Amino acid sequence: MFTSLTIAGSDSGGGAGIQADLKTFQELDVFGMTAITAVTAQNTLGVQGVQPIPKEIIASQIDSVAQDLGVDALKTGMLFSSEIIKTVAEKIRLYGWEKVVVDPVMIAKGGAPLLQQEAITAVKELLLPCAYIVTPNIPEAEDLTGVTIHTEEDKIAAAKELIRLGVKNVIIKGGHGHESNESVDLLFDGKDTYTFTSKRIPTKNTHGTGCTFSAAITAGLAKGLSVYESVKIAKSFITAAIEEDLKLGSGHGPTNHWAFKRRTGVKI
Ligand SMILES: Nc1ncnc2c1ncn2[C@@H]1O[C@H](COP(=O)(O)OP(=O)(O)O)[C@@H](O)[C@H]1O
Ligand SMILES: Cc1ncc(COP(=O)(O)O)c(N)n1
Repeated sequence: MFTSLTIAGSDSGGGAGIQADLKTFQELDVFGMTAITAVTAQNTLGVQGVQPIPKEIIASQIDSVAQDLGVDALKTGMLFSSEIIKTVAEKIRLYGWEKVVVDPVMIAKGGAPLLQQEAITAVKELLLPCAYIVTPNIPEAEDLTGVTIHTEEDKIAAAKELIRLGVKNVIIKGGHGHESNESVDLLFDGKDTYTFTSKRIPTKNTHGTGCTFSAAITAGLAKGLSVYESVKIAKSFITAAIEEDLKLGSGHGPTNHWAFKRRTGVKI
């Protein structure tokens, strides 16, 4: 049995955060475990409340999982503050974990901040050097690098800057590139670039797409797949989940975590 840990925030609405990660791990036949960094009161209309968890309890959740169950791969999501980022980075280094996917969550789809503005420095200085893969969306890549992104060349320039900050592989996600009728995710491994393209699905139900995508990559890594293979499966997983959206709630609804397995019908 392969295991994955998600270190992220709870989304009461069930479409993003810890909840999206666990659903994705389960669908990809990986045993999911959690260290919760913050509790959000959230639904498809927005974020109604945020309560960060004390850093000692976050550290203790990570220790509990590490010292008994073992972690084949892990991802981080909403980390909220510099203090939490520091705690998480220290634990990643302590346990020598290498298959680490960092989803640098900053702002919820409805516009609510999920990372304090001053914590961006901690992401760059403490977290990115521990990352095997970082998965920013376009605004996050712009914030982390200062590069304004319009073209594929801009994405490559931003990816190179992230590699300079210590990351091994960068995926710049295309969900926010609204000017195109395709959603193109670009992977840069420090040497070569690869693109993963789907048609842009016309829907507002994209709550949790980034969480789901990075969790699917983490599940692939946990099973021993390469970065390329893990991203390829994650792209199919998220495309199916968006195409067969559940039409829940009246705002940005969740995606369908069952869709990929129902379609493929096979274990990977
Ligand atoms: N409308 C869409 N149609 C197809 N794929 C999408 C769409 N929106 C997002 N995606 C895909 O979902 C994943 C998450 O991307 P994105 O929405 O940019 O991340 P985030 O949730 O972090 O903002 C990527 O693989 C992206 O290509
Ligand atoms: C607890 C939590 N974590 C992350 C997100 C980001 O969601 P998205 O994947 O849509 O960017 C969220 N809305 N809530």
